[in-house]
Amino acid sequence: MKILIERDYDAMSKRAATLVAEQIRLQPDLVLGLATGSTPLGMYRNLIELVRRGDLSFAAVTTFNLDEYLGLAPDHPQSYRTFMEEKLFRHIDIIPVNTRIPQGLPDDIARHCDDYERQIAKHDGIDIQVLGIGRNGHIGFNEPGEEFGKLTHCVTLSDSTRQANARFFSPPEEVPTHAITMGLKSIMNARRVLLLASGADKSEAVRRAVCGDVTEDHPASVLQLHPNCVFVLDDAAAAKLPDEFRQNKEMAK
Ligand SMILES: N[C@@H]1[C@@H](O)[C@H](O)[C@@H](COP(=O)(O)O)O[C@@H]1O
Repeated sequence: MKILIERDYDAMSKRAATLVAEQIRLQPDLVLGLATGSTPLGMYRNLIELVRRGDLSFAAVTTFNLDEYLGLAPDHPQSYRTFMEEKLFRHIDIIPVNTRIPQGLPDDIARHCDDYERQIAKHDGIDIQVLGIGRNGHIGFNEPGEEFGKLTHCVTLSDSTRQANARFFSPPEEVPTHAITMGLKSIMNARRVLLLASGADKSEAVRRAVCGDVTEDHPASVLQLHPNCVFVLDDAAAAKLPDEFRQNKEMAK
């Protein structure tokens, strides 16, 4: 695991965008796993700016998003499809059909989950998976207690996750109760994982992910077992890491 610590959210976002952009330049047909939430927004803004300046192209990139709320149509204002269109896709030169997100209203949920994994496999897997982290250690929508061995599947959202996301819904009770998410195994199958975290309220989740026990009670802790995982943090999110993890250098674990 590699830990990169930047002074604040903007610097963290820029660093993460640089890592992704460098890889796309090396491998223009990169398969990129994407996340929603507020954390990656700064990285998306930086990527958009690179495209706008002609320094980066997504023309051959394929993306797979981690998750989608069940019960929301793609054009629902709070769907993750809408989020991704507004925050990234419509501002870059990606080919729309190359942007994949689980469906919120699939005919057959189990079949759709299997199809999603098949699509990923057809693209020879995900090269870089971008992740945020929930305060309870969730990644994607894999809540505490999720089995490490699962691929894309349907989940029940925890109360804390629903509350954290309630700010986007009006009335807040409209936060969906279920979602489709890539599983922890799907995430671990990615060749490289880039986890972004910012702010003091993520510092405990980050600490447990980096140096706590590897346990299904803290889903992000599974990343300790990933052979190529980078945490890009700001100072506040890194604040609870012991000194040996806070040196902005590669760490062998
Ligand atoms: N499904 C998303 C996660 O992918 C995201 O990592 C998490 C944290 O969001 P934020 O970055 O806004 O703190 O929120 C949601 O639950």
